[in-house]
Amino acid sequence: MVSETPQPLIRVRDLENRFGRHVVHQGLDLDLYPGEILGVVGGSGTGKSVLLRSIVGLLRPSAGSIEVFGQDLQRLPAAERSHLEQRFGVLFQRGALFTSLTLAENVALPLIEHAGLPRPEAEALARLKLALAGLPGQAATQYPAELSGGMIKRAALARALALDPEVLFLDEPTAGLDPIGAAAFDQLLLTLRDALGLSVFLVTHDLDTLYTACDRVAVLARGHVLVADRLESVAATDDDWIRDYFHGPRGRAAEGAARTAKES
Ligand SMILES: Nc1ncnc2c1ncn2[C@@H]1O[C@H](COP(=O)(O)OP(=O)(O)OP(=O)(O)O)[C@@H](O)[C@H]1O
Repeated sequence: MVSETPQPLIRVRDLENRFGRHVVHQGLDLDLYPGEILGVVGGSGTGKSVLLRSIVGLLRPSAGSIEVFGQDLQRLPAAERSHLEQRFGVLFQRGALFTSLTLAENVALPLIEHAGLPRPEAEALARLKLALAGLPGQAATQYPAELSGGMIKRAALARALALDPEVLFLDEPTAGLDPIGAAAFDQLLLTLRDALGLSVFLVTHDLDTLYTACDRVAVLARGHVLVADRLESVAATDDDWIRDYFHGPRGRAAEGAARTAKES
C-alpha cells in the first residue's frame, strides 16, 4: 500500500532543551515535509531559535530525538553528522556577513572551505548564487556596509544557498525590512522553493509572511508545539496566544491583504 503522507525530512520527537533550571522545550514534536515552507511562530523567548539551532546541530538537546533525512543526529559520528549538516543552508537572525569581504567573497567562502573549490571557480559560482538571490551583478564587488538591509538579507540568503542545500533554515529573514522589501523577500522564497525544490524551516514574527509564503504553521508555546497545521486550522485553534496573534489588528490586516492578493 502506498502511504498518502510523505516521510518527513526532519522528525523531532520528545525534544527537551534546558539551560540550568530554565526549561525551554519539553515534549516537543515537529515534522518538516519535503518541499514545504513551514512557518514557526511563538511569543518572544518560546524557543524558536533554540529549536532551529538544535536541528542544525549547533546545540545538543538535553533529551529527545532529531532525525534528519532518516538518521538520528545524536547517534551519528561527528564526520557523518557534519556531512548531513552540509545539506542544510542557514540564514541567521543577524545575517552575519564578514564586513571585510565583498559579497562574492562572502558567498565563495563556504564553497572554498566545504566544497574545496579553487577561489576563481568559487567566486564565479558565488556570483550565480547572488543573482539567484535577486542581487544585481555589481553587488558582487560591494562590501556589506555599502548595502541596504534588504540587499544584505539577500546576500546572506545567497550564502545559505552556496552549497545547494536541500533544506533552508531562516531565522526571522524579514525582520528589519520595510513592508515592500519584506514582501519581495517572501516572493523570492516562493520562487526559490519552486525552482530548487527546497524545504524551508522559517522562524518568523511576520504575519504577512505566514499568509503569503507558508504552507503550514507551527505554534510554539509552553515548551512544545501547540499546533502545526495549515494556517486556517491554526488560526481557528482555541488558545489565548493564537487568538491575540491571528485575530488582533495586525492578524486581521495580514489576512485581509492575503485575501485581496488572491482575488486580484
Ligand atoms: N545559550 C543559552 N544559554 C542560556 N539560555 C539560553 C541560551 N540560548 C537561549 N536561551 C534562552 O532560551 C529561551 C529561548 O530563546 P530563543 O532565542 O530560542 O527564543 P525565541 O523564541 O527565538 O525568541 P525571539 O522571538 O525573541 O527571537 C530564552 O529564554 C533564552 O534566554
